Amino acid sequence: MANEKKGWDPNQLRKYDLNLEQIPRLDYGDPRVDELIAENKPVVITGSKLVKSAEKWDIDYLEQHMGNGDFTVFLSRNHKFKYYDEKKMAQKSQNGENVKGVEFSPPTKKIDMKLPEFIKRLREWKRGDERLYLQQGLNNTVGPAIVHDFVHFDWDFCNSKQAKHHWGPLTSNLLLIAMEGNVTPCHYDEQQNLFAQIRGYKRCILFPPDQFDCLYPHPVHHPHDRQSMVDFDRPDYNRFPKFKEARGCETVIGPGDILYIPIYWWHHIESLMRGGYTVTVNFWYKGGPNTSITYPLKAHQKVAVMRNIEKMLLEVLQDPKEIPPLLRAMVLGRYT
Ligand SMILES: O=C(O)C(=O)C[C@H](CCCc1ccccc1)C(=O)O
Ligand SMILES: [Zn+2]
Repeated sequence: MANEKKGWDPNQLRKYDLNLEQIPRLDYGDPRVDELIAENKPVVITGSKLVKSAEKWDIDYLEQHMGNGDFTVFLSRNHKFKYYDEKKMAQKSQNGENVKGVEFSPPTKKIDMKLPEFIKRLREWKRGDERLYLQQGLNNTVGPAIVHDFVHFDWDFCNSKQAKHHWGPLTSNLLLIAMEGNVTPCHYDEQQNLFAQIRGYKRCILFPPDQFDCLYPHPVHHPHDRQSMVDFDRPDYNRFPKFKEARGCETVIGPGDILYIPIYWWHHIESLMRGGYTVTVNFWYKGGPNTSITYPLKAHQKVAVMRNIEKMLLEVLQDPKEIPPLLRAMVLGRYT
């Protein structure tokens, strides 16, 4: 009985060497929802109508109503779609030539694709083919019916969360259409996120910001800034020994579920294997105004401090290679 109700089976989850608690699932009317959001803790909010107007967004409907604009689609030769910042790819030194040693080969290809072509390739996909992941900001160029559905999201619900928890402005809604089995590897964003699942099931693994030292983010100036260097499929415990100590939480969300992903919380997202394609819309909000700083600093504030130090060091040293020796000279034997 449980499986029929649940809509998925544990054998659809990828296996990782992690011990994970469950993220609480609470009805949208439960007062504990706002208690957890106020503490910047994740919670799955069930029963809301936030994206009810989009519950019919299957690929046939989207093909009909998504207009004929171009959509951003990522292609990957494996199941992972590790995000990279294009602006950080060509690290130019003062006189403009490529800074040596910062050779970076993007793990995915980004292309513009019409929706019918994306859907055709989704339908015809065979093992061994490149995987696709559509990731497109929703704007007024999508078809009128989609705009109509978008306008009929339950904006009171998310506006009230934004106001009650003093979040900044809504910056974007990302439409995500993933193939079954696609993975977005572990990373953090500097935005509050209401992650609204529309079709299919996604497994979300989250870690609090204080696990920074177990998840080994790339350097801030690296294109993979904010992404963990640890390959969850094959963790390299010699390079990343503290990954063994990582303590996270997880959930599987389905149609109508909203996962609150707190700002700076690490998250790994996978579309269940053999679960068909998934459709998600996220709601990214800027973090609220930094209220008066109180001590001791919170973990996410220390992450912001470390980011600022890395940015300042690159600014003054210019060559990224000079940063490690300077930090070692400063800390080893002195602060250890
Ligand atoms: O909503 C979120 O924050 C997610 O991570 C959702 C994730 C795709 C996000 C891709 C991405 C990652 C970093 C910067 C810009 C875009 C998924 O659902 O696969
Ligand atoms: Zn994210």
